[in-house]
Amino acid sequence: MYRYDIAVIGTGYVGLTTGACLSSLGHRVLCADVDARKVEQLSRGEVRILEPGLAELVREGLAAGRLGFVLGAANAVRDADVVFLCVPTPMGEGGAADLAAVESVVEEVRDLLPPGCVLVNKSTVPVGTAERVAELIGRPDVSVVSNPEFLREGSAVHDFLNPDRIVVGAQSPAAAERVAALYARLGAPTVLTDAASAELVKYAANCFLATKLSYVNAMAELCERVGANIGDVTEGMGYDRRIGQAFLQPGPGWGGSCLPKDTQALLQVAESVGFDFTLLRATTDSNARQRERMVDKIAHACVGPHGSLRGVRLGLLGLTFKAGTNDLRDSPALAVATLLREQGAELVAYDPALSVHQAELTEVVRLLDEPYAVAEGAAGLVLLTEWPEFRALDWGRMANLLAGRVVVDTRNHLDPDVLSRAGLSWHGLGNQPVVPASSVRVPA
Ligand SMILES: NC(=O)c1ccc[n+]([C@@H]2O[C@H](COP(=O)([O-])OP(=O)(O)OC[C@H]3O[C@@H](n4cnc5c(N)ncnc54)[C@H](O)[C@@H]3O)[C@@H](O)[C@H]2O)c1
Ligand SMILES: O=c1ccn([C@@H]2O[C@H](COP(=O)(O)OP(=O)(O)O[C@H]3O[C@H](CO)[C@@H](O)[C@H](O)[C@H]3O)[C@@H](O)[C@H]2O)c(=O)[nH]1
Repeated sequence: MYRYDIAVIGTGYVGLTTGACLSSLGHRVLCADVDARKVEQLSRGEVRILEPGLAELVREGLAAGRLGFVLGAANAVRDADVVFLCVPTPMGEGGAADLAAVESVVEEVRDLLPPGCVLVNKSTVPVGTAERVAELIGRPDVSVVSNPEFLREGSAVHDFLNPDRIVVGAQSPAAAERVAALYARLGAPTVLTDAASAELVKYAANCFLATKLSYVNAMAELCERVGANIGDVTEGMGYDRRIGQAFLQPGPGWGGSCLPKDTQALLQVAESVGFDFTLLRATTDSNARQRERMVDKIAHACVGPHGSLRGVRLGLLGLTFKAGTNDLRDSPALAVATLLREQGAELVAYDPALSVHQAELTEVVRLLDEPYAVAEGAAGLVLLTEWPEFRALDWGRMANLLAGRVVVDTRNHLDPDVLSRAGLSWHGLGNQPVVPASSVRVPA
């Protein structure tokens, strides 16, 4: 296999994973970031994001001399055959993707790219960005390729090395094939297409996943009203291979650094061409309502239909946007906590991936360093993130510490029978509350 010299710009979830994995496949990779502290830490093999296997790959790459970190894109690209852009594309004004970081890197490296170099966009960007980047570069010898990334946080390395598919789009088929060749060893189905289609695949996939989740969350609400059980309904749906069992778990709303911004960005793309994407709008509206519905459910379970949350102490289990990550970006758990706080609840929380010193959270919750402390004196417990260790808690001990007898499980993650035996009532999603036989029935 030909060993490419690769530059990766941006060393976040996508860039660091791309750099470390490509180096593990035998390429020489130089990664750049604007964050000097991050570059220093990574150069010492210190990885601050929680991703299984990533720190090991970074250290292996550093030790083998196949992976390096430098400050600033300009210092990474001079010898590169292929340059990957992995910089943020956050939600900008009106919901559209903010391309400032992409454009600033392009400006920075435009005149430094070696002749014949391929510039690959891995960031999630709206249709037309490859064309715009090619114009900005203004060099016919440099090809621009769109190669969206589909990894999930918490399993980034696994997903990168075992992709369901590779999507590569470009005006020049030769440039697209050069990029596809980098992944040849992974043996994944590869879609070679034009740049606009490749760019749209990414949004189409994320927005479909978001729609699937909003549908499931709505179905869970319907289950509660008609007396059905969402677990059985989704299991029954999921055996249909056209639907599948994955991504059918109801929750407090979908979040994270991607689905919320990508749904908004696609709505903007649609609007810009005069297409009223009502289905996708319903998906995002339904997700906003889901967070409010969780607050109503929690209030109902903990203080009854007419009670106020003002001054009520609640213990929260989990704050990250899903289990397996320490990422808080657009976390539904944090959104629900914020709404509870706005209603005057006194919140304490435990999350295995967060440090009690996480300063950005102090306005909303007081972080404690173990789960039992969260139960102490609380009117109710609310599980917001599905960390496996919450299942293994000593629920008898939790029950003794709690002032109230209520657990609201917004992920259907806990075993209602275990809680029931501990004398706790369990309020899940898309089913009826499970109340211990001996206790007075709390309002449903
Ligand atoms: N996080 C995911 O799971 C995921 C998955 C697929 C695609 N994406 C997309 O990939 C892109 C990157 O996402 P991320 O989660 O890795 O972001 P991130 O915020 O974790 O990392 C981005 C990195 O880029 C650096 N950066 C910013 N401007 C720079 C510049 N001018 N030069 C060099 N470095 C710069 C930042 O300092 C940061 O380290 C986004 O478009 C995102 O939508 C993310
Ligand atoms: O059955 C499910 C599955 C997920 N979620 C929630 O949905 C959100 C997103 O989860 P997930 O997709 O696992 O997170 P990300 O790591 O943000 O990954 C998504 O966003 C990435 C960035 O674009 C894409 O690369 C991935 O393919 C896409 O799954 C989280 O709040 C989850 O808790 C549920 O509520 N129920």
